Amino acid sequence: MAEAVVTMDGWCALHDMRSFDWASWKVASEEERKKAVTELKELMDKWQAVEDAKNGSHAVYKVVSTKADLMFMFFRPTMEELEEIKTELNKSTIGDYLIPSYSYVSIVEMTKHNPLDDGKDRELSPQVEARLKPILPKWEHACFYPMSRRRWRDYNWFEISRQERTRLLYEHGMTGRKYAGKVKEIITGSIGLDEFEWGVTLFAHDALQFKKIVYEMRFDEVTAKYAEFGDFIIGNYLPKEDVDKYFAL
Ligand code: VOV
Repeated sequence: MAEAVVTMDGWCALHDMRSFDWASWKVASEEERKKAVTELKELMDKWQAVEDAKNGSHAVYKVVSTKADLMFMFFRPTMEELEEIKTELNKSTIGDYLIPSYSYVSIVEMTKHNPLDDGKDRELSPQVEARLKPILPKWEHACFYPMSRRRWRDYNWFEISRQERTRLLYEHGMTGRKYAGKVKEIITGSIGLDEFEWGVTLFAHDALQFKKIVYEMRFDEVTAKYAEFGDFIIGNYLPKEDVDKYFAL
């Protein structure tokens, strides 16, 4: 039997994709629309106050495809807080127009396995802690997708040795490091929480870099042999200052 991975776990994450009911929005009164936008901006202020106190993080992205219109990302210490944020958004006036289209629940994860595999496990340090409780970079573009490792007869990730997994992830990390400053990644684990095994959240200043990194990684042994992917969602950053413009008719 292969040795199980031991993880260090951080904030809980909710990726909440919503389609916007533009048809209803267009026939809503100006007063109603004003109220809805004001309330959303107030919620964004509230989320920002939590982030400023380093008790969580959030970001809102405008989705490019028609899979959704908006992608809300919330990171919080507990699942209770995530559920409360979702319900508060639903109860707000804008919530009447936000139709759930997809969502993903996961927890920020790092393995204890040292990539150098020198026998010493990674310990909880301020650097590790910062990665487990990430403040989302408000970069121009975000890309989210879930993925799993294969459990095929000849390519079963959960059957190979710890040394082999470490070797493969080390190689993966080396490819990732080439994109330092261009792509920032947050890996969240979702085994037992959602349909796939990990959520991959990437940020970039130039969306082309998502294509470049994912393409290059397809040739890494760990991806070529063991990766399965879900749907990709690409978004453009929506800061609070641009909320009025986004909802204006
Ligand atoms: C900026 C790019 C970047 C960098 C630097 C990077 C580095 C690393 C390191 C060092 C480690 C090991 C973590 C640990 O805790 O030991 C990981 C882990 C992981 N990654 Fe990654 N990844 C990147 C980027 C990156 C991308 C683009 C993808 C998706 C494409 C692909 O083809 O997979 C990905 C996936 C993952 C996954 C699913 C895991 C968990 C794997 C598991 O099976 O456990 N990742 N990743």
